[in-house]
Amino acid sequence: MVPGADLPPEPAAGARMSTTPGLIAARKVTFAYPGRPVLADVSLTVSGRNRIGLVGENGSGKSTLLQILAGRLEPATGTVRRRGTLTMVAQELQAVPHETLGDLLAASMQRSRAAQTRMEEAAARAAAIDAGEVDPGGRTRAGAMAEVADAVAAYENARAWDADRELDEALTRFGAPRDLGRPLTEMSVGERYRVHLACALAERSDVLLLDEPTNHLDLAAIEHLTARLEEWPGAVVLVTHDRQLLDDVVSEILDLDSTMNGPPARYGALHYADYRASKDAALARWRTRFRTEQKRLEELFYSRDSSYEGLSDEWRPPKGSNKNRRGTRAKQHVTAADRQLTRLEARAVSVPPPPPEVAWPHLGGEPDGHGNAPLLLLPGAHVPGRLERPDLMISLEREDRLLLVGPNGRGKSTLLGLLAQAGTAPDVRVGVLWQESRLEIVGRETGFDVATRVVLAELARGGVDADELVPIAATGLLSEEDLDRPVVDLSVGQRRRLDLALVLMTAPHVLLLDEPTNHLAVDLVDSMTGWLRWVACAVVVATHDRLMREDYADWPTIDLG
Ligand SMILES: Nc1ncnc2c1ncn2[C@@H]1O[C@H](COP(=O)(O)OP(=O)(O)OP(=O)(O)O)[C@@H](O)[C@H]1O
Repeated sequence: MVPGADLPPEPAAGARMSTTPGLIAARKVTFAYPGRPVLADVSLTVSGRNRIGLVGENGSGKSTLLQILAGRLEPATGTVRRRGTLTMVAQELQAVPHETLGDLLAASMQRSRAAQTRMEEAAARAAAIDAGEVDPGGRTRAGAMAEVADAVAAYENARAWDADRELDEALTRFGAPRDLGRPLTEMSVGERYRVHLACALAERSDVLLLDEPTNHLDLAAIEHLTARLEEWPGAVVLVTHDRQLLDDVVSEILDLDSTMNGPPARYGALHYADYRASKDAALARWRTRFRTEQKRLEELFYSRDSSYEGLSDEWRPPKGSNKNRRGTRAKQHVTAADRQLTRLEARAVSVPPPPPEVAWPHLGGEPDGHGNAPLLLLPGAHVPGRLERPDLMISLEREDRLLLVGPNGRGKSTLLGLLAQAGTAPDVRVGVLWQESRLEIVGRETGFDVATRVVLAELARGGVDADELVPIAATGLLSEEDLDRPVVDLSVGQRRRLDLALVLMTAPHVLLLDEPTNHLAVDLVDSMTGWLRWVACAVVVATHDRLMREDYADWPTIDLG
């Protein structure tokens, strides 16, 4: 990523593009959804073997920028130039009705098949010329051989000879479905994502744009993806909450969050920890500057008010006092107060307010009259066809911790489902963050509307007293402005934050979190990881997130592998 770097000249019309390196150059890109500015003046150049991580708060515009780079969205202002081949796997994938897995795989193999056909045809033409035939296109032998060389280079570049094996291996390693006749609409979100990701790797484009690629992968699959991205011959632009993936793969980070000076910040950090430290230091500086400025403003207001007070005192001097002196003093006060005001106005815009911090709630109350009984008790797990672990005995008390790990398909979510029902008394409140949202959104309901609906249902059920509720805006997971927007307009991560806020709102005694880091911004993941250590309720986390697992390596762990 080279800010402001000059691009090589565009290839002339009709020039061959198959062997040029992938390259995207976005200049001063601005974008807004109706009533919602998202990107302002963002510039980014992707070339060669760049490994760029895009990070930023949920809703900061990462997916939007990726779509613009891919040409799926047009910027309102600014330009995007693209060369070479490009593949993008979006965060949410819609399935076309009736499209089967076979259709998708065939489409993704099209480029390598075309490269093979082109090479075979070029070779056949050259052979015909060698055999003394007249070429119908009027090619000379040298021209035909040049075409062969180009076609072979394109074939090699796309590793077309290896595409089938590559696709097969990726499908296997990602645990993707293999039934070619199966419609994509009948697959789970995770299955569909894994298929698309496997296809993207097999396509071998010059530029790979990936939006949250690890969300639906287990540990073995993440390791395969990491290895493939490390050796990827082209460029990769990655939106991810997976801090270890950032650490392993990217060498540059573009953070779309606003900074004290306005524009997004670039970090050449080689390690996630370096980025974290730089950003935390920048945020701390921002907060300190803002506090100092606020204090100065207060002082200025105070002295301005004093000036005006002095002015009004002078304005009404006692009868018979010196009129000339009275006029001079009044003028001085007006001038001083005006000067203060000008300084105030100049300073008012100098330091924008820093982003708010999440206010994680203090959970961990006891259900009434519960005594010493555990909050949850699960003596053995038996769900035919999904989970057979009669040996498991899970008993959870206040402040207990439990980590669930194991490959996809081994029943982690099923076990969480059983735990959600395993409260030892009706007034044990169990809050569950499911891997995929189970919220049913009606029309253009806002976050506040949904929160009200959830609270009323809980109160009617008698599950929680009004004074125990955590006000949804107080968590800081979503701003009041975003809580007031239709949920359907929120970004995927903002919807995930809403899911989490709704869970916290009812002050659960037990928190069950299924892949809690998925879709969240890395800043929030870091802050949540710390909070889950100290919060006083019982916590169960099922996760493939490698850094989170490292952080909780001291927790009791159930491995379903
Ligand atoms: N169709 C839409 N209509 C209105 N606003 C939208 C629409 N799609 C996205 N937005 C808003 O644009 C902003 C940027 O969304 P985008 O999905 O690009 O963010 P993001 O950084 O990728 O978020 P996340 O980390 O949550 O995936 C968000 O505030 C979102 O609410």
